[in-house]
Amino acid sequence: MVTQNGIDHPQLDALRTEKEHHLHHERGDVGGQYHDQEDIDGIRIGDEHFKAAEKATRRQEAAELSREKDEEKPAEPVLVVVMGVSGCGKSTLGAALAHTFGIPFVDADSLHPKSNVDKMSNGIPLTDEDRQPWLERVRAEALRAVKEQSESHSQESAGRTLKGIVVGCSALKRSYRDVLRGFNQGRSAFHQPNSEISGSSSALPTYFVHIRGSRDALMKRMEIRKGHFMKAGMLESQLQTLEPPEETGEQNVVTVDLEKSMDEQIEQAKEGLRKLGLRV
Ligand SMILES: Nc1ncnc2c1ncn2[C@@H]1O[C@H](COP(=O)(O)OP(=O)(O)O)[C@@H](O)[C@H]1O
Ligand SMILES: O=C(O)[C@H](O)[C@@H](O)[C@H](O)[C@H](O)COP(=O)(O)O
Repeated sequence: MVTQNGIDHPQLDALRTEKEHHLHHERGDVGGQYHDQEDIDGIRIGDEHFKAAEKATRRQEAAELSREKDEEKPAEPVLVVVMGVSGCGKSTLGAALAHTFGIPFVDADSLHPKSNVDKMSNGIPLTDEDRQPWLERVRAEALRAVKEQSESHSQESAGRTLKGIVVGCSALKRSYRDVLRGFNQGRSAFHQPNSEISGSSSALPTYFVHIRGSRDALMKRMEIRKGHFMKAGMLESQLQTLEPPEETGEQNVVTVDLEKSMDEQIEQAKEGLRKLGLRV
């Protein structure tokens, strides 16, 4: 093995061997003992191909070093929002993902003020004004839960691959998602959506897992579900309000198929989140 500054260089080793064979061959010396050290030194200094290989090896080493450093860094907490219209499976998949990641799950339904629940129970769709304080509360609750987690479970959470919280929330419009991302704080996000910001607030980076399916499949789900305040008749208004995040150019969005089994949905979500750089 060729070493440089005490470090093994398998790529260099292979290239030198290949180069030596080439020289031996040119000199009719194939298979014989190779003694001409000056030639080898000459190759090291002068051969562009060889220099490029050395550079590539050094780059590879630097990349490996930086990857190792990244892996040592404690993962920062994230907010994963499982979103979609009523009945798409947010509570089911959200709870399952949280369980898989070993982090808490909060169902945004439980954070609606009574007035919103009363409205929806009576078949009246919510307005932007109804939703704004609710969405702000969801974001605030996520921040509170993550802060509490980091203060009280620092040891317990140290070995987890993902830190943070999963929230199930319809998050139908882009402007609603911006509230969940922590954008536009202190002013109405609904009337001033910030189209230039498509990432996530650095305080708690936010990712969306959108459960997407056909109107028919959604209607079947809502009809099966018993005892929920949101009745199937509300699906139409939900679909009309929905701005699919896949169609708005937003970042940090993963799509999951509504008609897949829960295990398949978990895999789809994990694969998508991994592609976005999360360690799940
Ligand atoms: N992957 C799935 N496959 C089959 N049924 C599902 C799946 N996910 C959820 N469901 C069912 O669909 C209905 C709605 O799911 P739920 O999680 O309550 O949706 P949401 O929270 O979006 O309103 C429930 O009866 C639930 O058991
Ligand atoms: O923004 C809204 O109109 C509501 O949040 C709605 O989208 C949500 O779906 C209800 O809270 C019902 O709860 P389920 O989504 O669990 O049916």
